[in-house]
Parts: sequence; C-alpha cells; structure tokens
Amino acid sequence: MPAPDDARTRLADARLYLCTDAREERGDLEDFLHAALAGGVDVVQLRDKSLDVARELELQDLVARVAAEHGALWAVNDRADVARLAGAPVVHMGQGDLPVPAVRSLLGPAPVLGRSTHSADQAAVAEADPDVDYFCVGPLWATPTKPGRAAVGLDLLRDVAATRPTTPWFAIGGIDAERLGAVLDAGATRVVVVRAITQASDPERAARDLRARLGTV
Ligand SMILES: Cc1ncc(COP(=O)(O)OP(=O)(O)O)c(N)n1
Ligand SMILES: Cc1ncsc1CCOP(=O)(O)O
Ligand SMILES: [Mg+2]
Repeated sequence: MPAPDDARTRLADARLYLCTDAREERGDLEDFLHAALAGGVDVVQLRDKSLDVARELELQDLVARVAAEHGALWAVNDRADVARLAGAPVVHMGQGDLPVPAVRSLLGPAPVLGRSTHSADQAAVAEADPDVDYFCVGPLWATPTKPGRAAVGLDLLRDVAATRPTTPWFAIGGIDAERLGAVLDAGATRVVVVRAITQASDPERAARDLRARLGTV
C-alpha cells in the first residue's frame, strides 16, 4: 500500500478509473483484474453490490494484491468499515453514503477520499471541501450500471470544467470509446468506466485504448 501522500499524488496523476461489475460469482475476477490493469487502468474499485460484507472484505485482499503487482491504486466503495479493515488507500462515497466528516472521523486523514457529484452545486461543495481528494461528475449518460440516476449531460461537464477545479475530478457514466472524444472535448481529463472495460471482449485492449487516448494531460 502506498504512503498516503504517494496515493494522493498517484490519484492526481490517474486518468483511467475502473469500477468492476459483479463478476466474482463467475469466477474470473482475478484474471479480469490482471487484464484491465495490464491495459493501464490507474485505479480499480471493487463495485459489487451483491457481495455480503464478509466476502467483500476477503476480496479486497485480492484486489490489493493484483493492484500492487501492476503498480495501481485500489479503492473501496461505500463501506468505511471495509476500507479501514482492508487498509484501502482510496475510499469512494456517494451523496447517499456516509458524509465526508463521518468518513474522516472513522478513517482519519490517510485514505484518499472520493465523492460522487450530480450537479454544479455538489461539485462546488466537493471542490471546496479540503477533506475531498477527488470527485466524480455524472452520470453523463443514463446507464444500466447506475439505475435510477438521471443523466446530467455534457453541459454539466462543461460547466464544471469551466470552474477549473483544483481538486482532481473524473467524468463518469456511459463513457465508452465512441463517446470519449466528446467527454474530452467538454473538458474532462479523467474518466471512470464500468462497461467499457467489463463488457469488452478483450478488457486489456479496451483499457489500453482508452488509456492511450487519455494520455497524461
Ligand atoms: C469512482 C466512482 N465514482 C462514482 C461512483 C458512484 O458512487 P455512488 O453514487 O455512491 O453509487 P454506487 O457506486 O455506490 O452505486 C463510484 N462508486 N465510484
Ligand atoms: C457507479 C456510477 N455512478 C454514476 S454512473 C455509474 C456507473 C457507470 O457505469 P458505465 O461506465 O458502465 O456506464
Ligand atoms: Mg455509493
């Protein structure tokens, strides 16, 4: 696990963040992680709402080990208890999850803390909060991976980009190779994807293609 400040630097340098799907039950999670990370994914998050908490905690060891082999960061979603027990370098909380002060109260200053945002106001709050290390803006397009969450559209991305946040931020929701150009044109430099890699016939190649287009800018 990287030292906290190292993790913050690496998060700021990250361009491609992958949330996994519920593939553990298919038995190919480890192979998939190796492929995606070999393709250049910078941050990987186990996002599987079907897992009970004990199994999720077990699987974080696998995620941590594979991420370390590839020099990538790994993140825990939603669960501060799991993040603490697993020693996660990154934890992600949505608007309906634990509030930022509660997460810091439980986990202290060490983990990189990310926040979901769905409006300009929420993005501004995240940007102004010194305890938020990165935030995500989306879903840009409606996506089956986040049912019930309305699309925010590229206009919000443009609006957020225009505020020139100093906090690293990512675009999320419905992003794939075809739409990536529009996302970059709207001002994002970092993206989070699920299906663009999890549903690719060749996840390593899909990750490599996305990462190459994201570059280092
Ligand atoms: C990196 C990243 N960005 C956004 C989310 C979404 O979080 P949330 O809005 O809490 O929704 P769930 O993923 O918990 O369903 C995320 N998980 N990761
Ligand atoms: C977790 C989450 N939060 C906003 S959109 C989303 C899912 C994005 O999935 P996909 O990249 O498959 O559209
Ligand atoms: Mg959440």
